[in-house]
Amino acid sequence: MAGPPLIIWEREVEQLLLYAELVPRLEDALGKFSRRDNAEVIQPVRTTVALQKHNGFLGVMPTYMENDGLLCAKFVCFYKRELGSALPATQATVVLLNPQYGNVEAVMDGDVITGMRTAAVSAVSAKLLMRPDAEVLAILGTGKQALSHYNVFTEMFSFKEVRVWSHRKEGIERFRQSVSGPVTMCVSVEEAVTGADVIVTVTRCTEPVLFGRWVKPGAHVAAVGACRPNWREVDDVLMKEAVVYVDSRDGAMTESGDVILSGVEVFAELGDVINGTKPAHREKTTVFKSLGMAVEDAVSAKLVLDKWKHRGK
Ligand SMILES: NC(=O)C1=CN([C@@H]2O[C@H](COP(=O)(O)OP(=O)(O)OC[C@H]3O[C@@H](n4cnc5c(N)ncnc54)[C@H](O)[C@@H]3O)[C@@H](O)[C@H]2O)C=CC1
Ligand SMILES: O=C(O)C1=NCCCC1
Repeated sequence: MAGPPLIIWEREVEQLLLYAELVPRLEDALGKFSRRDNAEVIQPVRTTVALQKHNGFLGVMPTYMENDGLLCAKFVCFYKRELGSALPATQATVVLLNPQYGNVEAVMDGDVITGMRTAAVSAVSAKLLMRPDAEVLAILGTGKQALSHYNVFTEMFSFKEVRVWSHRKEGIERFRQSVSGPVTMCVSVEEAVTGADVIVTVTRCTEPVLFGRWVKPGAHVAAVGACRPNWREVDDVLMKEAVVYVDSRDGAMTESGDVILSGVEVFAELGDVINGTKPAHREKTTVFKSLGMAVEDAVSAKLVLDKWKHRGK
């Protein structure tokens, strides 16, 4: 008889997860996902249940990675919050199961995992798709994802300037106080993105906030918000000008308003670039449309569990 599951919560996950260890595991998982080998990865498109009364959704994200012995599911609620609402945009829990017996081995806070793995995958997209001489990073939004993106992008790259925009002045001030490095505070999106080499969109908006006419040719955009088929974060001009990469083609064609409503063709998955089966068009304007994948949560949770088991040793 298996014992009760381990419960590993936010502070411990925060202490155990490091980008330097997470990034290579995520690259490996993205590559495996894109090979479409059932022994490596089974990951259906996330199931979403509308929480109509609360203007939100429950997303259920299972995956089985046979060769890695990983069976995992994340439960993530995400909401269309009122402008200025202090309630979180997402809340997540990750469950790791034993694939042979089916018992739950660990239940983990999923908020830190979601923040870190999403930002780390965006950083992988930038590593593969931004121009090698990139100097200016612009982040649109100042919430949880903005913070994790700032942390991993400044850890992995040496930008000369990081600009930040939020629709609220207090948001930018709070953000500036929570990061350890310098930021340029911008009063408009146009000011933040003009001339930027890399742009990260991490807002809760459901209408375009980033317009192609402001984006420098050859820039790389990691578009992280707008994860519903009728939500937008970037406009048609940008989507049509850019070479579009995604984490999962099926996910993007089901969930991304920016992909579906602009009618663009997805060029490749990030995993295809990692596997060397599709080129990285660094010289062109590129958009990486991120929706989030269960394999990212699974390898992150496994890393947390392994480190938890070996803590203090
Ligand atoms: N692609 C992925 O894997 C994931 C995507 N997300 C999405 O990323 C986005 C950001 O998530 P969090 O940072 O956790 O949210 P958050 O609530 O912590 O921050 C959201 C930011 O958007 C700003 N904002 C809110 N409404 C806005 C509007 N109408 N126009 C412009 N800015 C607005 C807020 O001021 C705040 O700066 C959400 O859309 C969320 O659903 C979250 C997790 C994973
Ligand atoms: O992958 C995730 O986790 C999420 N993706 C889209 C919206 C909220 C959480």
